[in-house]
Amino acid sequence: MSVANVAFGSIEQTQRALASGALTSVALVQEHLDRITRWDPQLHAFIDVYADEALAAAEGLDRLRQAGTLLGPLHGVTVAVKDLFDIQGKPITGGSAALPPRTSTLTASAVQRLRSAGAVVLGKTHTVEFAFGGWGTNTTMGTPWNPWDLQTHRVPGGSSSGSAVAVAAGMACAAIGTDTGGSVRIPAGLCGLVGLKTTHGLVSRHGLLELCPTHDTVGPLTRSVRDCATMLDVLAGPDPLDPVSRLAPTRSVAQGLGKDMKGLRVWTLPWAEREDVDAEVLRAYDRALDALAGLGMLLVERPLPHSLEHSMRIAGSLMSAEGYAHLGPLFERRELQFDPNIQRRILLGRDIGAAQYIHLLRQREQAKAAMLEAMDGVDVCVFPTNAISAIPLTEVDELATPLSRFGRFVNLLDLCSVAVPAGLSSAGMPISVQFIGRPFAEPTILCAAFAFEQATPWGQAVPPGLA
Ligand SMILES: NC(=O)CC[C@H](N)C(=O)O
Repeated sequence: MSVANVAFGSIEQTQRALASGALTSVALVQEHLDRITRWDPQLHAFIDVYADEALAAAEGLDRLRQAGTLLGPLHGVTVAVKDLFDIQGKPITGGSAALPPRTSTLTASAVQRLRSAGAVVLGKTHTVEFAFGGWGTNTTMGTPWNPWDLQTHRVPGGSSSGSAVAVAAGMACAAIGTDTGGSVRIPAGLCGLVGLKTTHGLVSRHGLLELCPTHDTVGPLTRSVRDCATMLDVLAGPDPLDPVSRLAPTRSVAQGLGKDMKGLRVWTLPWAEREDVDAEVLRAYDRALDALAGLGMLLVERPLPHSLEHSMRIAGSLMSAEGYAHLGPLFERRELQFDPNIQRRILLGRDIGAAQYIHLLRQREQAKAAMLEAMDGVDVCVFPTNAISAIPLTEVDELATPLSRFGRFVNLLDLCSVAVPAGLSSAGMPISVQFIGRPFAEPTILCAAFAFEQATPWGQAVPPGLA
């Protein structure tokens, strides 16, 4: 493995290099730490780096490997963790500068699972304040740079902004984030990565700062679909500490990849929903559909039972209502310094009363049932991930939510979805499509996404200037 390949290696490639003895975990960790030192002052992905602990863990993992013991599929690889997860003994901010950080007294189950599978946690990554936003902006803690443009500060997408930037810039092998209305898929899409929104309850949320508990999910950001499946195999599973934890698929998703996808029925974006989608995104999307047809998949177009706009509104209100329920008392303290955009979104929840909230939940149940019925006869939906590619920070309109358009409805309808690279814009910014499936259809969407990734060149792309 060359040096650039070490930094940008997939988990799969890294495991091969570690197994052959061409690479040690200590060398891998050192390489990522060096790159964090070199690039993070500009890119601003990490809020905290655990250099000494990571090196010590890597040393131990190398020794275990030499003795013939492997903890799991992540043995010796590096991961970054969104600063929304507790890690015992570490400060946690949730992307908020309003109060001094508290020190976590427990470790989130997801982080525990990564460690048990052999992962080395490099550090915590920046997030939108309490994860309530899709641009990736944070006026009090700073906004990470999208690594695909080193000249102009472009949005990374959010809210798992730092997690995406860390992986995309070759500063970690993989990362975890949370997706309540697109927050894993949006930054994965804007930064050229694979990002998975898991079915609610599939991955434990114990030890996670919540935003909207009926919609919050945990998911990986990776360089490849196979890595994503590997991370899912590690993360998924029932957890008595998460009350909504549900049964995971019993077989390995990673081992199921590579099936022939001929005949898979793909629901494509209805014409009515193409409005306001960037022309370059649509061109890449149509090319992606051609590639799927070339793989023998069957494209079907049908109207959505409810418009994406309808889902956006319900999901947005639920996020504000549930966010206000537990964050309201904090955000009402006007003497504290919040990101004003997040404060506005949270305080919208103050005026949503119990009757309206219950009505929203009912509308959600109706929309879920209608979507499942409408999916009869199709296996997956393939839609764009983001309506636009990454724009300069100076052009952001915080009142507009183009990045939530294709994000939120998936959470509202309790589906699962994986975002996969699908092209580059004329400015060289990544474009992405998402494969959406029924609840717990992760094996199906990842198989379809894997076939697409293998048939197209986009998964290989690395930000120029960073290699
Ligand atoms: N945490 C999230 O997923 C929220 C971000 C999302 N784009 C929204 O505001 O709808």
